Amino acid sequence: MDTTTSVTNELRSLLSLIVDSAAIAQRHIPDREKLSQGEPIDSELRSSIFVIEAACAQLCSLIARPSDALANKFFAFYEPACIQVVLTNKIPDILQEYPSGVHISELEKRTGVDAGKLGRVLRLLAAKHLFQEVSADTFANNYLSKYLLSSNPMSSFGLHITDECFKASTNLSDTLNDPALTASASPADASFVKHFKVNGTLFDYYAGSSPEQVKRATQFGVGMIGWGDAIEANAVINEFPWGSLPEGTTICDVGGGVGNISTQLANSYPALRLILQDLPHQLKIAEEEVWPEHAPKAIAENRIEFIPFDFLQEAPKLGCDIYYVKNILHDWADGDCIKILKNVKNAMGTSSRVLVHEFIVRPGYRMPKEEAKFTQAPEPLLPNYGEGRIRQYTLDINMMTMLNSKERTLQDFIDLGETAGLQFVKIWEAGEMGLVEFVTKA
Ligand SMILES: C[S@@+](CC[C@H](N)C(=O)[O-])C[C@H]1O[C@@H](n2cnc3c(N)ncnc32)[C@H](O)[C@@H]1O
Repeated sequence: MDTTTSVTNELRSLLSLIVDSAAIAQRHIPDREKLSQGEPIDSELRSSIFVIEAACAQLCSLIARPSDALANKFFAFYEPACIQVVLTNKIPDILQEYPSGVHISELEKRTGVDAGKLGRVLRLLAAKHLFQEVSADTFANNYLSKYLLSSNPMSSFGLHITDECFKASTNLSDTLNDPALTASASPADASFVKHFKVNGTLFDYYAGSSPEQVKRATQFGVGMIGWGDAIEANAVINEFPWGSLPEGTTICDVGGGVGNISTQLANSYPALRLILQDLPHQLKIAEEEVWPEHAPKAIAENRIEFIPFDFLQEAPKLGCDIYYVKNILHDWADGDCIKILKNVKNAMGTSSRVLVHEFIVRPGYRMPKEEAKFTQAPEPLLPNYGEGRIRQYTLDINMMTMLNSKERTLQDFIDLGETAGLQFVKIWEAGEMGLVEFVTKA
């Protein structure tokens, strides 16, 4: 096939994917408000969004002039730079007071930022569909920017990413090219540490007491709620068959923090018995504040136990039916992950299962359907959905930048499990993340 025919065919196929997926998205337009409230999303709609984002990006890269496409990629960093300006000055909150728009002179009065410069920042963002420019030098919120009010955890997440993560990323190339640092897996050698000249790691920095450290640690903590919403971490509540587990099934939430997921499990599935395990300071907040507010019935009915522990040093509670390990392994280098998994294995009975809940980084090449253990995008899209599911790769690079840790492929998880004495069973897809199921090796 000559190049003209193959490009024409690809273009036609992409357009038809966009048209078909847009028809699905159109049926869900009445649910649009729900999408901005963090409610679980219909899986048909989710797939159509993945396809539209992937196909539009692929279409643009197919037809744009290479120099245009490349210049846009080089300059992409100005978008987060401008977002940091508007979030720092709570511009979405101010715009919310003026539904038909506010002049930049008023924004200068309220923030102290030069009106002309702030207007240019807002104009760039409006051109990227964040805010709208309603008349001369007059701006208003739109569907997206309304989601950035300072009361929304997404605003904290935006500040975390556009502040310390963005600044740390400017050091990534230097860190990777430094022979003394390039192969290090130590969090104390991460680009973040080098950029901010921190003594220790990101988490040592957040534990510090200067006003800037406290502000950034708070943004990070609250921002994680926004991130969980962005990647639909709670899709696991509806998309794993918890409801068909026998009455009294015990679920140990290993390193479960304050119980973000286990409170939801307790509320949705009263037949389950939950055990929350984490470091003592997290469990104190869980037991005294979070569970009494978010899952009081589980406490009253004695369906939750709080057991402090150190997952690097000791096993969790013995003989639970399921050990649920969410967003733990991506914080740690392979050696520590193996220690954590071995400790879990030491607690397991013969019928116990482990569910590792993480992004599962997908390869960019297409596999024969019978070999791929997860859904691949329809052709001619990249099999990993490219831009449609780009967050798995951006988070991976973010973990590298901030902690020298990583997101992992399915094979990485299988290998870690194998070394820890666990046998891979299957992968469950849940939203953008996946659950890797293991049992103990015979
Ligand atoms: C990224 S958070 C994930 C929390 C929770 N699984 C979730 O996804 O919401 C990592 C958790 O690991 C816990 N953690 C870190 N080091 C630990 C250790 N040595 N023993 C037990 N928990 C630890 C932290 O306190 C934190 O709650």
